[in-house]
Amino acid sequence: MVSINVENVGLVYRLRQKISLARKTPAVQHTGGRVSEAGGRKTVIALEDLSFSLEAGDRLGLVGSNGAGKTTLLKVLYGIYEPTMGKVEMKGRVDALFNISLGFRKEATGRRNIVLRGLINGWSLDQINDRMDAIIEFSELGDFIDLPFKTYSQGMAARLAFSVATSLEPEILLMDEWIGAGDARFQEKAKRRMEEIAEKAGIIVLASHNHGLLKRTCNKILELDKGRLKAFLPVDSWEETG
Ligand SMILES: Nc1ncnc2c1ncn2[C@@H]1O[C@H](COP(=O)(O)OP(=O)(O)OP(=O)(O)O)[C@@H](O)[C@H]1O
Repeated sequence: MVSINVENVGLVYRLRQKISLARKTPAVQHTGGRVSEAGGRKTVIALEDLSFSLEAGDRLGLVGSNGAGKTTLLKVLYGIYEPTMGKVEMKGRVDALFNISLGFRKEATGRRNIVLRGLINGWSLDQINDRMDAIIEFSELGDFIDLPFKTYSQGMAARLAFSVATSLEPEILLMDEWIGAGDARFQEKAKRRMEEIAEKAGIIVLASHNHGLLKRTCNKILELDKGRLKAFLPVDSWEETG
């Protein structure tokens, strides 16, 4: 059974430079984690004592101001960073969409990029060809599918990235803000596809500043404030207070 369990997780970025923090910044800090200095080294506490769990069917919206720790948390869940403290248990096949153009060849066509992404994900050429038409249809890129990726607008790139990633039948899908790059109609389609993934006993975690998108797409909200958990609640309760 697919699940995510995060227990007392902390993540500290240790910087190489030795910079003095002797002078206090006068302005009130609304963004970022907490900067501190230990042994002459600067560190940023990006996540602190974070605990929550998700089960099959959950679509979690991650919110918080700039630098609150959303991307860091996604990277910890994906296994890019080991938590400095606590533990993360992920049960299920994890796919991530952090950056639209990540893994796409700029000079290759959309169609060729679908093949390359499929191969990277371990599909056979037959499996890729079987899914090709459905992926292209979902992306609605039409004739652009045979033009180089570099000719795509941000939203078009987002459409292709989303169509491919969600066709990989992920059990856990981690996504950063960029999904908002799609237009309203595509977002509606994307929402339905995310519901389908969640209905097939999957989990989706989506970080965004677009509260409308999260309210339409998610069933739970986790709010971070300077790396700490501020709220973890059903989206309906957040709609009342958020
Ligand atoms: N590679 C890094 N080295 C040092 N500090 C980092 C690094 N990446 C992020 N941080 C710091 O960690 C904290 C959390 O950053 P993160 O990118 O997770 O925030 P976020 O909530 O995704 O922000 P945004 O909404 O602006 O995308 C910030 O204080 C940021 O400065």
